[in-house]
Amino acid sequence: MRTVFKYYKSYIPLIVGILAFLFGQAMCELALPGYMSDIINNGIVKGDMDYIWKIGMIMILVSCGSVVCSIVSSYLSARTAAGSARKIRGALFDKVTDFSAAELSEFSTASLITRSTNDVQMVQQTTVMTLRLACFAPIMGIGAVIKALRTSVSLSWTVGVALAVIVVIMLMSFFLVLPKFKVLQEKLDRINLIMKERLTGLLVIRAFTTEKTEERRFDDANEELKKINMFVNRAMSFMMPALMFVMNGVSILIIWAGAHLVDSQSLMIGDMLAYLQYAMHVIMSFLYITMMFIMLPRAAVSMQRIGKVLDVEPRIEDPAEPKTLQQPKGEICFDHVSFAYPDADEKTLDDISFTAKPGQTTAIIGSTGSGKSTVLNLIPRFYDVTEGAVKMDGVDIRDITQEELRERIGYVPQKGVLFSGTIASNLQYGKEDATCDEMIEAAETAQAMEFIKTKEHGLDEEVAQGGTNVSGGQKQRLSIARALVKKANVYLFDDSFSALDFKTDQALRKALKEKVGDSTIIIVAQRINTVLDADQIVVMDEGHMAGIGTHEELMKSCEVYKEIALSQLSEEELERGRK
Ligand SMILES: Nc1ncnc2c1ncn2[C@@H]1O[C@H](COP(=O)(O)OP(=O)(O)OP(=O)(O)O)[C@@H](O)[C@H]1O
Repeated sequence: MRTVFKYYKSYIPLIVGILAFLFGQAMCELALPGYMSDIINNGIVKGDMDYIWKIGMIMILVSCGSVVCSIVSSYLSARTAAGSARKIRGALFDKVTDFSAAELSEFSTASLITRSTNDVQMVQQTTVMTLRLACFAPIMGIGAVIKALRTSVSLSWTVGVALAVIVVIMLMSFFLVLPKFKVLQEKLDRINLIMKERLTGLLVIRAFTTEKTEERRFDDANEELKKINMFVNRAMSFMMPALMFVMNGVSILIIWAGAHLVDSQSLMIGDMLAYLQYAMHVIMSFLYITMMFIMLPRAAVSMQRIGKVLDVEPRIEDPAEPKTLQQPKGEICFDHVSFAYPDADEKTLDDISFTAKPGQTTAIIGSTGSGKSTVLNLIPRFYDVTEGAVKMDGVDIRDITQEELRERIGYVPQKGVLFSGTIASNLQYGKEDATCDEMIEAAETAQAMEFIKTKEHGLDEEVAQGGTNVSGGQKQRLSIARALVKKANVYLFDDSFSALDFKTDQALRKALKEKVGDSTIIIVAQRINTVLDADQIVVMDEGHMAGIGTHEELMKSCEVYKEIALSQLSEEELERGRK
């Protein structure tokens, strides 16, 4: 919670301003019943028109003052709430962008979206309400009590009765509804989760004709959300009429008791009406305060959910005194590296040691789940090693900043990810100021130019959200081009050629050798064809290194490699492939 409050610090001067205007508004509103009492007692009863005009004009001026104060304080409250909400949303976005894969897996994507939108919205609404009502109500309430007591002490029991009844109603709603608010936000998370899964997996759902099952899954969650919403709304809708009943009841009570006092000439009629208004102010203030007691816990739930994200300390941090790479070349060395995923019982990688040199291609091959992608993910520090060290040019990558490290790396993920925009804007993710020539060169190397040329707008062709309007192979080629635009020292290809046909795969590797041959290239692959020409091949088997060497060396010395090779190609094909 404290984490969220700090985003209000810069709004303290505005909040002081809001309090000043609210005080002005309360003073104006509290003055009005007094003037009304004067008009009745000294003007209407005595038939003094001049007096009525004079006090009437003062009342108009005081009312205008109240309106001005109310408008200014509302404007300032809205500004404070919207501004702080913008800051909180920004902080959430920045925080989540800094999350490593380990922290991302702690929260579901759907929950992170609900927290950044719905929860922030809740906090924003409550901020406005708190600034307007929670600050206004005590000033108004205390002022009205003082004025009411000054007007008539003998009627004060009526307000006492009303307040007691209101407290009972509010407490009942409080304990009934409050626990439901937390559940409400959780159900909203669930709805978002199902909705997101459904939308991203729409084609699979259709292909497996599981629309009905999915609809049922969504309906169940939707029904649960409806039930809680209905419960909360029902409790709330009972509360308002009950409170109106109390207010009307107390008005009758005051008029009834006041009439007796007026009859016995111990109270003037104007004072009775003024008292009625003060009593309404007291009750309304009390209502506002109790309403805040219901709203605040709900906002507190949202604040806690936001705070939980903001309080996460990223596991991957920059060193306090970072080293810099002098003349970086991009040599990557795995020095007895072991790694276990957070919360996993067993190691995924065990004692991995190899060096990938600049100017050479290092391929990593192995069966699915053997740990190839995990090896690759340790290089840009998506995860940190559990034992041993990964070094770049002899420096432990944990001793340099993540920015400097990632600056040197061109990474192509297993699943081609594109962002909505144009082909050019996607390539510029690699280098913000990449020129048209640089983009074309990278696209040519990635064998993407031939299909870009077929597009009506070439590099300016629109890419839909998630790259749904390009094929899997085209997406992979654009992802490769994006990495190449960067002109990095190290290129990491995580099974990035799998969607390419053999001819394109071969042409791409040849172009890579020519264009970025000086860099360190590390390729994770499933296909033996992709790794045949590599300068060294690391063979992974259930998290261990089963062998390292060239294709020829491994065919002689590594059973696991030989098995993979022969399962994909015959001996003659392997021979031919080499030539
Ligand atoms: N985020 C994660 N949390 C926990 N375990 C994981 C995570 N990612 C992968 N693993 C596990 O680590 C092991 C190695 O996974 P990895 O993705 O590195 O294999 P891979 O050789 O690249 O497989 P593939 O060729 O199918 O992509 C697998 O058993 C996998 O279940």
